[in-house]
Amino acid sequence: MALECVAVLGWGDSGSSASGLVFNGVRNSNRTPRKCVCRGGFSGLSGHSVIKSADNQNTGKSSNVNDVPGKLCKDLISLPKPLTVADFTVTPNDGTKVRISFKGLPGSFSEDAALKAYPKCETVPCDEFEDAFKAVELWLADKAVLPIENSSSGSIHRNYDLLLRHRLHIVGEVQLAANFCLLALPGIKADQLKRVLSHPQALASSDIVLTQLGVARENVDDTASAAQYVASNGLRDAGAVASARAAEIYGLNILADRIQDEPDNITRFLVLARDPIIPRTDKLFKTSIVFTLDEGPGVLFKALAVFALREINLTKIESRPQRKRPLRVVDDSNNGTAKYFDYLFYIDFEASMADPRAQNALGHLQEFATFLRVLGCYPMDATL
Ligand SMILES: O=C(O)C(=O)Cc1ccccc1
Repeated sequence: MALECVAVLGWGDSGSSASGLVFNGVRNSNRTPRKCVCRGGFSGLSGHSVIKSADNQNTGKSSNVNDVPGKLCKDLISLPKPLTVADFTVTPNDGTKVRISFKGLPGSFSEDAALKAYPKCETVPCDEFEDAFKAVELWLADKAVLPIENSSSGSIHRNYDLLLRHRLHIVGEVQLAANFCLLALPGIKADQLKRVLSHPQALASSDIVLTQLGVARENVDDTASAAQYVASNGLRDAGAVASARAAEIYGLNILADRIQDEPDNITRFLVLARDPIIPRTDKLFKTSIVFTLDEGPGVLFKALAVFALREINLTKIESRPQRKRPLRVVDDSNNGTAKYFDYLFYIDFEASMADPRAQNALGHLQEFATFLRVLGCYPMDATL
């Protein structure tokens, strides 16, 4: 099935021009949307997902003049209808028909985040973060929802690295207050548990309750995998820290609710898509960028000043070593040769790219940054 490029307004993702707009998008040339069959399955702890893609077969009953030789086809109702403006309207905000990939099994907090952003979406469970990126790139999903930072354990570095390696755009963010529950098989009491399984972050965030119980902790890929493992293996001595939704899906009982040490354990997720969204100024937007700088005193200070000078608030700064160029050799004739780590800087700031202040700040940064890419400009999530 051929795909052709058409105009959809957005930025170039090369970051070569902070204010330069490019046209980029994809439309299906024969009007038949490519059909993807996405099935979420799982087995054991690893949570295997099955994502299958198949070209759409035209299964609808179609008129065919060859069926009735020599006669005109009278079955006009089944003829394809011309496209109208209604065919081009954007998907409703509740996410009807939108497919969202995420890492984990059904019932995981990442799936909760996807459902918070798009309540009626179809979720596409994936084994790994990278699979969730690829599912969007391969048109098996429309968007991916991935955790990027947590209020108690900090940044999820893997996803910062994947954001750079892949070419998806950040089109939204979701803040989720995770409510950790202690789950076990029906009929099992908390004092019968010898071990508790969960995602490392959920176990660390529930330290007080788990210490009181005196149980061993076992890390698994995601909270829902823990619930699924306890349930499918009929483990009577093991519990899981997971969501109330996971309890329902896997048929477990909730022994204790809200077992997190901090009452508010917030995880911030990013929504990624193949195309950027058009930035606006009528509501609060955030912009995420990544850049590199030359070595030298005060270079980071200078980079941050481009925002401070324009009264643009920064909400996040993260640095990651450049994997492909980990060490920079600086030859100083007086002091010999020094080797430094080379860093990528990720910054989120509170301004829309439609705001001239943001355009000027990035134009300014581009004058001395050795690399600059806009990862996305998206509405801020102010809800919890
Ligand atoms: O394991 C899950 O359910 C996830 O989605 C990852 C996670 C774990 C704990 C808090 C938020 C997200």
